[in-house]
Amino acid sequence: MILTITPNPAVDHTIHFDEPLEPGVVHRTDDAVFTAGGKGINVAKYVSALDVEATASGFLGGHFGTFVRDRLDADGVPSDFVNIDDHTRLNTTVLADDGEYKLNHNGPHIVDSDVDELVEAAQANEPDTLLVGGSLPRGMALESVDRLARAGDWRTAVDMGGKYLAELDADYFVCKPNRSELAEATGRTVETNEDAIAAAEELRDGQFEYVLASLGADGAVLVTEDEILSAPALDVDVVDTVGAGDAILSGFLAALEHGMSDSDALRMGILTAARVVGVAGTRVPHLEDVLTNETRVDVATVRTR
Ligand SMILES: O=P(O)(O)OC[C@@]1(O)O[C@H](CO)[C@@H](O)[C@@H]1O
Repeated sequence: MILTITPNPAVDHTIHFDEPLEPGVVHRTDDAVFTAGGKGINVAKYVSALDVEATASGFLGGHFGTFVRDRLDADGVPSDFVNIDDHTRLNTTVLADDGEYKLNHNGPHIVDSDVDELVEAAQANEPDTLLVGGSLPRGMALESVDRLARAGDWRTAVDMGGKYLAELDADYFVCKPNRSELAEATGRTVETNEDAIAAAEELRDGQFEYVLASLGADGAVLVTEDEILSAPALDVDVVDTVGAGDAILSGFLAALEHGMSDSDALRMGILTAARVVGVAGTRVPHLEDVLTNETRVDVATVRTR
C-alpha cells in the first residue's frame, strides 16, 4: 500500500478563457473546474486509478480542507488527514489564449503537534511505500520529512523542490525532479538531456535509489544503480501540464507495486502523464487500460553504469 503525504494540499481551481489575459479587464467564462490537489493527493488519485491500494494523508483545515476530503471520499480514494486550525489553500491555474498561468498560495501555518500527529498517522497506516509530495506549509521544517522517512519500515519517495532535495538527510527510494529542480538540487546548468542525466546521476549517488527526472516535452529519464533509461514523451493534445510530473511518478510507482521492471515502470509513467495532460487541471483521466496498453513507448538504455 502507498501512503501519500501532502503537507500542503490545495483545492485546484482551473479556469479557462478563449482570449489572452489583459490587465484591467474583467475576463468572464463558464469554464471552471475544482479538484482536490497537491502533489501527494494527485499521486493517490492516479495510482488508485492504476489499481494500486493508496491512502492520502497530510494536513487539512477550513472549508477548502473539507472540500478536499469530501472530493476524495466521492472519488473512492481513502484518506487519513490530520486536522489543523488554519485553512487549506486554493491554487489557481488560468488557461488563456496566451499561455498557462499557475498561481499557488503558500498555504497554512502548522504547529509541531500537527507534525507529531502526522508521523503517528503514517505509522498507523503501515504502508510499504510512503510518498511525500509538494511544498511544505509554513511552520513545517524539512527535518520533518526526514523524520517521516525514518519513522517506519517503509521505502520513501519524495517529490519536492530542488532546494529541499539538496538538503534532505535520510536515504530515499526515489525522487522525481523536473529540469529546474535538478539544476537547483545540484547547482548545475541543466539545459540539454545530457545535462539532466549528469545532474540526475549526481543526485542519485547522494542518497536516492532511483532518480526519475521528468523533462516535459523531452519525456523522462530514470537513473538506477545499474543503468540510465530514457523515454520520449508521447505526441498528444495537451489541455494543460498541471499534474504531469505527479502522473509520471504515479505510473512509475504503480508499475513497481505491480511487480513490473524498471523499464516498464518508466513506460507506465510516460503513458500516465500522456493521459493526465489531456484533461483540465488535476482531474483523473481514464487510466484503466494503461496497465495493458499497447501504445508504443520506446524506452532506451542510454548506458549501463
Ligand atoms: O505548491 P506546491 O505544493 O509545490 O504544488 C502544488 C500544486 O501546484 O502541485 C500540483 C501539481 O503538481 C497541484 O495539484 C497543486 O496545486
